Amino acid sequence: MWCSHMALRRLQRIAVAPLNAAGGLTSKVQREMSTLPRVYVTRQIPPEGLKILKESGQVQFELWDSDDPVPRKELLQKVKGVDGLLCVLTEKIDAELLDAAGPNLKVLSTMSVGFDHLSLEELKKRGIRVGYTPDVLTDAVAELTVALLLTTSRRLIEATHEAKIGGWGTWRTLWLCGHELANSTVGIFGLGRIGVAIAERLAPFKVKKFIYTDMAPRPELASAINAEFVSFDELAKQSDFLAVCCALTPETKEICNKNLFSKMKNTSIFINTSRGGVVNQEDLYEALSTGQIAGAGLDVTVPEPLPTSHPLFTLKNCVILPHIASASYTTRNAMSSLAANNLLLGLRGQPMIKELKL
Ligand SMILES: O=C(O)C(=O)CO
Repeated sequence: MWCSHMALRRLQRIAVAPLNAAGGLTSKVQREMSTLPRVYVTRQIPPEGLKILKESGQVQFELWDSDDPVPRKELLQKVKGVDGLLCVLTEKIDAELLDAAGPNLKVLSTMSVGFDHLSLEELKKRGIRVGYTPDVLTDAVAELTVALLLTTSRRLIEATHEAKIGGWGTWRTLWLCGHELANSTVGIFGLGRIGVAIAERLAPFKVKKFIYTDMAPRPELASAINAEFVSFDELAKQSDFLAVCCALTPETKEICNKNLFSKMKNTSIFINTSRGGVVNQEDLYEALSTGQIAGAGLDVTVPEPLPTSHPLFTLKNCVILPHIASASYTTRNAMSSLAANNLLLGLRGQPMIKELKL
């Protein structure tokens, strides 16, 4: 199915391809284009990735040209017969979708580091290769996590609100007091690149100790931040700030529940920038509303968007962001470029820059 190097060079010139008398592409060029692999892109992606796809001359692609998700019914139609699919994290890639796509589908590229929206088993069964976008978003996510942690622990949302609504009276000794990082113990649940990057950024705030837990100790990563491996229970008990950085898997689903919260200090701050599914939100509400823990900062929830009527929105000690950890222009463009390049490499049968081992 893949075209020769010569054909490829010709196709890369399609932008300046000869036009027929009616101003359309000549039938030769049309024929060449129709032999190119077909790709469906499920969302408007940032310009750098789009440019790579357009200028590659290697694929004919259709794009769901919207900032909102493609309706499922439409998606099931659009993927019929495609060779490649570029998706974002809101698309559930499961057996139904893969069946709808059919046997041509060889490559899936997701513009995300998380892959809990993909049924890896179904992809593996069908021999579909999968690209994803780790590393390029580490800095942006770590930065936002620190911002969310400070916003939550120093009660910035409450403070700006009070200032705006006239709640700012005289300077008061304990008004709007929060918790500081200096001399604290910071716990990381799930130590990967992002956890390390968060700790690196927090260290200059004079954190006393970093601790972490994971499936197993990760000495190379931990040594970079001088973090001690502890049990899940110890993580809960010792952390003044607990940052969740793990992937959502069957093992981590709702692992942050009353068992965890009941062991935490009532001065502790809980931060989640991974996936909402790792938290039992009813238990978190209980822990926050009864003062079991001091506060929570969430960039991710279940569902997304979280309905405005959700009880968590009623709590002053819960800061909720709309899943923006990776939302910087640089990072989102880097994610879209990487997703586009993964897709093109996969379709050429070459190793992707970042490929999931299935
Ligand atoms: O890439 C991901 O998995 C995200 O959650 C985007 O921030």
